[in-house]
Amino acid sequence: SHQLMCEVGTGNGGSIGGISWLPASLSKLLIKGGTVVNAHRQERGDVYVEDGIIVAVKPNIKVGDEVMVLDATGMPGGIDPHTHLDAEFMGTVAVDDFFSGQAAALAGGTTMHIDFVHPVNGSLMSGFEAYEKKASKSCMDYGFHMVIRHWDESVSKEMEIMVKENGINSFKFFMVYKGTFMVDDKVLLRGMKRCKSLGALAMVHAENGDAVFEGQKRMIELGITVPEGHALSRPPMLEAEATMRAIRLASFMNTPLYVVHVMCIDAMEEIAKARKTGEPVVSGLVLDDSKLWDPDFITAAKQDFRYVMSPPIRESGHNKALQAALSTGVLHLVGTDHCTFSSSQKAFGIDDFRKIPNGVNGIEERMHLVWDTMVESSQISVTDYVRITSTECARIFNIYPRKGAILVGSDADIIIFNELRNKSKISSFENQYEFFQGKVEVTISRGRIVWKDDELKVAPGSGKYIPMPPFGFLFDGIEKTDAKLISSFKAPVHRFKSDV
Ligand SMILES: NC(=O)NCCC(=O)O
Ligand SMILES: [Zn+2]
Repeated sequence: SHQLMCEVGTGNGGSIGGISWLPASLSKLLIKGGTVVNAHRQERGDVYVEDGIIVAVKPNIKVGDEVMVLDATGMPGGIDPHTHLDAEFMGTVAVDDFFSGQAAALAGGTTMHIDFVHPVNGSLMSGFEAYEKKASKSCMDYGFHMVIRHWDESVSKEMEIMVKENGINSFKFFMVYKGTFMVDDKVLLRGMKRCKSLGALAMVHAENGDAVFEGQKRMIELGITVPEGHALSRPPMLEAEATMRAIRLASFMNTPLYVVHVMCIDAMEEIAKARKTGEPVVSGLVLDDSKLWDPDFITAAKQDFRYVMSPPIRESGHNKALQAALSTGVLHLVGTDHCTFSSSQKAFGIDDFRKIPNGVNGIEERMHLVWDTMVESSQISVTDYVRITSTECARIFNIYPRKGAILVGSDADIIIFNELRNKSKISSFENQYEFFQGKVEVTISRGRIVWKDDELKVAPGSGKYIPMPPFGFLFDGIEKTDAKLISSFKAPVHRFKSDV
């Protein structure tokens, strides 16, 4: 059992929007008597933390009385690579903001997330500033990806500023949401080329937007306005087509590619062939579309809307295949795409599924769901669990080993995992709560105990922006393969003019 021996508090607590917190414990901290679990190995040992940084990892560390001591096994806090907090989307704004969403994350053992900044009036800088404002109430560390929605010289210039001055090393392209976010292949190619030159990772939401638009029209013409029309209008083949196209285009440009929310076997198999990076999300790993077809209207009306995200949650079988792909390393890390709407927002689509704001939850549940689905079922080891929930994300986005590891010099983002407690009332994963096998008992962020005894111990504003430098490991060797490609052209052929 894990004992909390003593605690030192600072400052005052408070409450915002029904979420209350106690002061964070800021002091020297020793986690002792347990196992230290990292992606590269687990070992018996203690972890000693000062000023938020891990200063020693070894057995039998001795400390004085002033040090807070936790008797426990620790692993790195989770990093969620894919969230949409306070996001403006489909004519409304997601209900979880940078405080409520992060509070949920900390309660679930996630200590950092990466959110998506959208440009404002075409300007990346204005978008960045708007998100700085949204994130000013943060209580957890966070980074930003940037969405590219159109192409011109100023976007190209601002991408450079984002990378060199604003700590962004990834740009996302939506291949769907025709009329709002969607970009065509021309923009995608130019964006990929620019990403490559800046050492930034190109990311795609891969669905064929023109075909989805047609699929939606077809449903409406058939009189299918109900939520299952959402899934029927955008089948796996459209996700697979866009995934394949993005992969081929990235290979043509010889630049890395990260495919967000891989939801079906067909798309996963494209990634398997191509050795690009694939991110499943907990909804796709754990759920299936059965709720979308519930014959009971009340259940349907309540549940369906909650299950509406894009790409859609697929029929049973896809989830198991995605789990298998994760366990064999075909897919690499798990996100959530946390993008939550209230029941009344979801009800915008009561007469037309196209108006249901797309998105599901997961930021609080991710660590537990992955534990239960992958570790408890013996599909992966505990070290693999750390890799796919934390370390791989830190490596891909080039903040390892500051984040994603319990190593000397790393930020002390550590969780103590035991059995689950959950308080959410609305969730896509509702039916599973009482069956969770694990629980995040204590969450430590930069050396502070921020979640313990079901209490949040952080104030808004205490979260830190984590800049992410360009040219992460996915860029290793690219110049060589570029040079090899160019030399393989055997062109231009040096011809001479023959005498006539
Ligand atoms: N996925 C989804 O349905 N909502 C969030 C926006 C996006 O990632 O496409
Ligand atoms: Zn998406």
